[in-house]
Amino acid sequence: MTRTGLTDTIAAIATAPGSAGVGIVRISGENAHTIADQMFRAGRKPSRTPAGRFLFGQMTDAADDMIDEGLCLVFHAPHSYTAEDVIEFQTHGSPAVLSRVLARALELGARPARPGEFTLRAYTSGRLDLVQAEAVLELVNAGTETARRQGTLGLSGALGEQVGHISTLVTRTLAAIQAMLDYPEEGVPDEDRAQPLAQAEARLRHLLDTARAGQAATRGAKLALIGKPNAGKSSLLNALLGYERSIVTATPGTTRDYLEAALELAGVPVTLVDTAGIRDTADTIEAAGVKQAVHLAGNADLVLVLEDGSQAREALPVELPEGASIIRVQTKADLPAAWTDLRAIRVSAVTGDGLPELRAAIEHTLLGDVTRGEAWLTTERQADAARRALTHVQAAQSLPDDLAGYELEEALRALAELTGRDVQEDVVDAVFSNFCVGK
Ligand SMILES: Nc1nc2c(c(=O)[nH]1)N(C=O)[C@@H](CNc1ccc(C(=O)N[C@@H](CCC(=O)O)C(=O)O)cc1)CN2
Ligand SMILES: Nc1nc2c(ncn2[C@@H]2O[C@H](COP(=O)(O)OP(=O)(O)OP(=O)(O)O)[C@@H](O)[C@H]2O)c(=O)[nH]1
Ligand SMILES: [Mg+2]
Repeated sequence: MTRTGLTDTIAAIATAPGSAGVGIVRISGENAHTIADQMFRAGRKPSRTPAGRFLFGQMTDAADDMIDEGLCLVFHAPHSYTAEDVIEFQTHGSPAVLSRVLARALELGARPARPGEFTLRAYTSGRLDLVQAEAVLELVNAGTETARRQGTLGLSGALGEQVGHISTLVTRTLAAIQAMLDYPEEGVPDEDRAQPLAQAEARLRHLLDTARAGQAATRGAKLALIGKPNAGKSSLLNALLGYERSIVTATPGTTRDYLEAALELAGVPVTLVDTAGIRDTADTIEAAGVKQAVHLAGNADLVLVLEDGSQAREALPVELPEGASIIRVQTKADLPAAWTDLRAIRVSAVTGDGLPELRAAIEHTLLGDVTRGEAWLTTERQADAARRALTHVQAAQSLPDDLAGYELEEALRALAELTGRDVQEDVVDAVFSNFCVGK
């Protein structure tokens, strides 16, 4: 790689700001070992320590006074996180100690690492692909169990493998088409072209489903409860939460302002939004609440449309946002039903009947046919590349051979971008700019 400044030696505090039991200063690059030799006093020199060993000793300053007592881990290129020579000082974890140890390394010629620069070096050296680097970021930031699991799956290379399968299918078709163009008299059986492409398309579609799930899992999802006054929205919100968050009364128009509550469903952080019952009203306060409810439905990832199952059905006096994901809920299932609609899930907030079915439907809408054990696309960058690959694969299927070949080459390029094998420098910079210093 010809990126500037990649062989110089970088240093940073790798542990979180603040006090902790232990803190780590990490140094990577060609001078890492000589810097360590000058600032670590122990039985032997770090540069002469075999791979996989650590030394116990003292970090020292320019006057050879002790800064702290601690451990020095020695990694030899290419067997390290960055694939360069790496030194780690594990110190007592106070900001005072860590900043002095870092300052000493800088004094001896290291420069401060930029955000994500250690992982950038792992990527540049080929030890990690871009998807794996993004997975490292996910693991560092993982706030939920799902995010953690997806981080490990991404890091394991499972996603890269999936993308590799798709590339193979496209490459195989491209080869068949090229043979056809070169030796038209031989002819290429149609299934050599159509089948792999159909498979590639199906796999890409599935990957894009995982992207939706991934986004839901990392960003969370907003779920609005909408319906006429007294439909049972606040009661259902409370039933889903398992505690009394929202006020419930027999008076229609009880909920006026909207109200949010957090809940985790299938590993997805969900924000439930209770809203004012929608009806035409002369009350200005209530009317404002109704307007807000319609607006909230438009911004939600999923809208639960509630209708009182014990009362005659009546259309809502507003249009629901087009294209929004909707689940229809027939409430008050413990009372005699006044109507039937097979598309609606019957639920009782009083007895809890239908709640498991409703939860399952919500999970299915949020996650699709995606399973939790498979690797998902977890960033918008990945999803964008997969979307472009899909567009080209689709286009190729309805074009004559010479033009189809061009589309397939474009598809392969998009797939290579996905894993980071063929990617613009600004895209790489954008990925690593999200990291913290020391990672
Ligand atoms: N102290 C410490 N803990 C850490 C890290 C670290 O850099 N330092 N990591 C980082 O952020 C993560 C672990 N990731 C790592 C990945 C590869 C190598 C490494 O040295 N790989 C070599 C040698 C492997 C071996 O000896 O078997 C290699 O791949 O060749 C180190 C850490 C999490 N925990
Ligand atoms: N039997 C029965 N009654 C219910 C059920 N859910 C709600 N109710 C009753 O229906 C009435 C209205 O319930 P809410 O949950 O306040 O309805 P809402 O849709 O939030 O109403 P607004 O806030 O006025 O828009 C209350 O008297 C509830 O006790 C249910 O599952 N079964
Ligand atoms: Mg209410």
